[in-house]
Amino acid sequence: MENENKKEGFFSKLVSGLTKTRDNIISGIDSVFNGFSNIDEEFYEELEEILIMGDLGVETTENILDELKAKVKENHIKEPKDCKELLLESIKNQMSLSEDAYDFEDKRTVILVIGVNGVGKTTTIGKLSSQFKEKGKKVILAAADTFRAAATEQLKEWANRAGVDIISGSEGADPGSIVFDAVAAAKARNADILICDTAGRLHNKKNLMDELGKLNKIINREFEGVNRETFVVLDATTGQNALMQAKEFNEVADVTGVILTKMDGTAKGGIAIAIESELEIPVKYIGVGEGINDLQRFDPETFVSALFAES
Ligand SMILES: Nc1nc2c(ncn2[C@@H]2O[C@H](COP(=O)(O)OP(=O)(O)OP(=O)(O)O)[C@@H](O)[C@H]2O)c(=O)[nH]1
Repeated sequence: MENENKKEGFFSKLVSGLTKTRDNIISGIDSVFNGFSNIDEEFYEELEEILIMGDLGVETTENILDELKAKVKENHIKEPKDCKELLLESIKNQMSLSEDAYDFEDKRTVILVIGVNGVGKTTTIGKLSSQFKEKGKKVILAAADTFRAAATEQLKEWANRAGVDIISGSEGADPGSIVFDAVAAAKARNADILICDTAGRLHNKKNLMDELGKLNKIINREFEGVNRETFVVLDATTGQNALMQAKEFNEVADVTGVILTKMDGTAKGGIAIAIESELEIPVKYIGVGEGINDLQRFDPETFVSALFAES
């Protein structure tokens, strides 16, 4: 029962968080379905425009419509209302999360978190720590974003709130030495998950590569055999810009997952579909608010259902 309630609360939170995205995409789709009595080129063109405007991106939209057209033909469908389900199917099919996307949660893992300023990196690390802790994991944070003065203080507050340990240094300290200390602490305290906040930003790809290279080297040397993840945090409200950032980060780092923040209150939530489809990087979590519990696992099926849910 409690689980059911939790599940329901989780879904309604997602539905309400996606209100603007839904208004942006779904009301447009509905008006196309209501405005056309035949499936013709113009019908597809209108759909195309709505999906692109909904931040799904040109490539993803083309894939969706190609699949839809093929299914319409195959099933001899003539009326728009009979192909709406097929459209939802095609959208879902653009996203696929591998079965093992969350296996790392049950392994001894080091997570590097990268992302440009202000996307919600620190908040997300706080939320993740709290979730892992609730699942009974021992979590340690490494405050290796020593570049920005307040970053360590902010992360300490989140560590406090989540009730997890944090390893930090003074402002301007070498991030490598903090990660080194954090790995030693993780081993000594038998931690399950070590999350490293990094200053991994994009203004200079070479610098970013060098920085990540150094941290990776330390972790690989000091923490042999540990499972590794690199998450890019992106701000969903920036739409196509978030997609660009994901592409660029993916060029310089071995990105294993995307976390999309601020999905609540944005009309650009369709970007989650574009990231999965175009880059084939799994969106692993989405942020749906500023609170510690406002982070959800991203499930394409649930996402599309929430997007099309009656509210
Ligand atoms: N509405 C909403 N706000 C969020 C979410 N995630 C983060 N924020 C807010 O975004 C703002 C920036 O978050 P931070 O965590 O400070 O961002 P950051 O990327 O760590 O910033 P730097 O440390 O400057 O790089 C804060 O006001 C957060 O409360 C979310 O999922 N939804």
